[in-house]
Amino acid sequence: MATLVSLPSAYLTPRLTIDKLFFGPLLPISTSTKHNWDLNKSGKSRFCTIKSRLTTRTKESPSTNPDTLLKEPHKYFDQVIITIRSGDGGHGAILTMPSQQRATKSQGKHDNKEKSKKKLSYKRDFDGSLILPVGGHGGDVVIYADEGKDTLLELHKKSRHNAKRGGNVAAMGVLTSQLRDGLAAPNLRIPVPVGTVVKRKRGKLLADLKQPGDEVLVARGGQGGISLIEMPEYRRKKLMSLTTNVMRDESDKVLVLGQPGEEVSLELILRVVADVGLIGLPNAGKSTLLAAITLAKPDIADYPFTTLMPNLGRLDGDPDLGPGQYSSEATLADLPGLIEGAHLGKGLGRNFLRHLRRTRLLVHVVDASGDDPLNDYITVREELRMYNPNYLERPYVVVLNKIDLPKARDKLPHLTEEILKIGSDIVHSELGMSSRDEVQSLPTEGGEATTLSSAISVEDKMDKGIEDYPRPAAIVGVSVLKGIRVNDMLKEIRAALRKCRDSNDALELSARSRE
Ligand SMILES: Nc1nc2c(ncn2[C@@H]2O[C@H](COP(=O)(O)OP(=O)(O)OP(=O)(O)O)[C@@H](O)[C@H]2O)c(=O)[nH]1
Repeated sequence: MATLVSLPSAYLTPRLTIDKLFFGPLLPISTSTKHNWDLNKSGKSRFCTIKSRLTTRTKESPSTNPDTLLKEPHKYFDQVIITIRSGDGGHGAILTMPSQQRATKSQGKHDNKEKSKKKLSYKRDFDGSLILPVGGHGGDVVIYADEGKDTLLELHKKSRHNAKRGGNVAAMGVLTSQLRDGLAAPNLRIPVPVGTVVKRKRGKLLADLKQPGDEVLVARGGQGGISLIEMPEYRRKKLMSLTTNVMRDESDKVLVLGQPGEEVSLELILRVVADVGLIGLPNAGKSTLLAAITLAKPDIADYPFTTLMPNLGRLDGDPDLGPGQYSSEATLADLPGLIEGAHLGKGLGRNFLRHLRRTRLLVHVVDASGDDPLNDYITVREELRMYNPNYLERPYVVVLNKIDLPKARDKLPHLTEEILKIGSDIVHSELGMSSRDEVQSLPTEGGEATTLSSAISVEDKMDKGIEDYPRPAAIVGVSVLKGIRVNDMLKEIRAALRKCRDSNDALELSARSRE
């Protein structure tokens, strides 16, 4: 009688195998609930409960608590640890040749003719050997950059992702010409925001998904098992000349099992990709500015820290450029307000400061109607210096906001003069590292990126004061709320952006010529 391979119980309950791998000895054993799975038909410890799985999951990822996520999304939106598992391969089958049964039942010429006809209908390789069906490939896991995603919050809600397993070879134990390979499982594709860095948890960098559609294969699905033909020993030799997939002894049965998928823990870090970063103290008017010049609809209110997560907006091309205006389009990121001590974790802390990394230009918004706007300006520059002095090298435009208020208007000339006094005439590249280098550098374990050159220079730069860094590319007084001088501000931002692009192009050219 034909037999399907008798698999170890772990393989007959593949989900259970996964659970064993995931949770190992942490699984509490219980016989008290309805949701029991039989672990081992012959073993003594038989049951594991669904409840126990949930308990373990909570321990693994505390941030999945929906209440915490709702209350403090800004702490979780840009970083998450997930566990992914690619699908196991489907199993092959152990088959017998139909002739084996028939040979014992019937003899004679007529039967032999039928046998040879059947033989001809099997799938064969170019060398004439039989092709036997294989188990389906387990699903791969792919992470890709999706423009429709803004944050990593969703992944906190679901931190485990399992691809499906490949289908088994559906065989009744006898080789027939109708046998098909097991179905390959679909790939599991996980969308993340553009700008997500994918790393192994506490390990190496796998990918930096900077462009929409960028993707990385993070776990390959298991291969399907092969099928084997089982034969009485006296007939084995003859069949072996026909096909290599002949079972020699019991140990060959493992070849029929699909390979298990890979399980990997990954750390995903979002680094906002924007040309321009808006910085300033809380309430300076950053979100209002973003709403005034782009279609973005950020929350605006007269209390500090209305902005908890970066908001992105798209600045249209400069109409003065005519058909070439598209080259002057830019993305703006409105970042949460900085306060004194932010680099030490005060206010919303330092985490979101890393979102400046991929900007080319900073727009520093100052509330000119404040009691001491010059001091406010210096505070933010100091915070940047303490966090990462490389940010002070980046070209920037100062926007003195709220000039619709007389208090601000009166201060404007003196304030502009004072700000211009702070800073040197040194050009960015002379400081040892271009902004472009920094944009391209990749994060290390600790979060912030370091390249050899920056690691050396950052320490030196820390000793310098903000007056040693470049002056602003421009200072403009505006009221973004009332639309006063907004066009002048746009002109300055675009001019500064153009300069950044030109210098980056020049850098690229000189790098290429050195190659
Ligand atoms: N009078 C006047 N008020 C303004 C102007 N721009 C912004 N405001 C007001 O200032 C307050 C703060 O504005 P936001 O745009 O939320 O400030 P923000 O810098 O994004 O604040 P955070 O989100 O806390 O970082 C709001 O009440 C705005 O209406 C302006 O040009 N003139």
